[in-house]
Amino acid sequence: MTIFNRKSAISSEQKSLRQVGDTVRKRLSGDPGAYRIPVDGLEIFGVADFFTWDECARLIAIVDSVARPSHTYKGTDGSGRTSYSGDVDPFDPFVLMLQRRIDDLMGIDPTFGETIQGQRYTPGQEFRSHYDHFLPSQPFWDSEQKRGGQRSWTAMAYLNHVEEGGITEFTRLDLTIPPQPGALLIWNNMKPDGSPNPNAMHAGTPVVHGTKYVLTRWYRARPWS
Ligand SMILES: O=C(O)CCC(=O)C(=O)O
Ligand SMILES: [Fe+2]
Repeated sequence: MTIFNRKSAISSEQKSLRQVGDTVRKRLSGDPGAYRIPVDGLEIFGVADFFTWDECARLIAIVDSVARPSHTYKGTDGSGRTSYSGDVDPFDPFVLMLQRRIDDLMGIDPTFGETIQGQRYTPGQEFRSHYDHFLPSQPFWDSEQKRGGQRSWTAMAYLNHVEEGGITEFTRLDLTIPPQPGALLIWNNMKPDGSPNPNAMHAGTPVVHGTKYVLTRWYRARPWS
């Protein structure tokens, strides 16, 4: 019985992840501002100048005000991420305005999105190779099932120029993306069929010179709480 329930829960979630995948793919493919990065085995898009210089400057100040030493995920593994991070205030009208812009670009119901997280890396800091999506072997898998389930798409904005290092690297693909101020990078952590995509593994390589600021919005299979 337990096995049956678990199986059926997973397959309905996969269906929902497939639908979210279809919606966003259709939406971005029809948007002349969204560029599909030509790489096999991962759905990934870039939008240049998604945020203005002024918006980036304001967002950097916001990240500075919320950034604390990162835990990879609720403190379960402190080894992966050495940057400082924090949730931005989801009720701040400026943040809400930008969040609506991201949600509208994606075409995902805003309730599926987690609170936007800001992140700051100084020299030597990095986010080692990881998945944004969850694995059934992780201790928080069951509790996350009740909070919107699996993560689908990631939308990540670069807020500034980094003098050296701090590139985003998709470690299983020959794909590296250097920070570009105001640009939004969007990828599907699932395959088009709604199952986890191993090719979505990525890292933020160590910053060598300068400081790197990013914002991340993760979306779920169902409304997040
Ligand atoms: O900083 C980066 O380039 C990657 C950040 C990241 O992987 C994340 O926020 O999930
Ligand atoms: Fe990530």
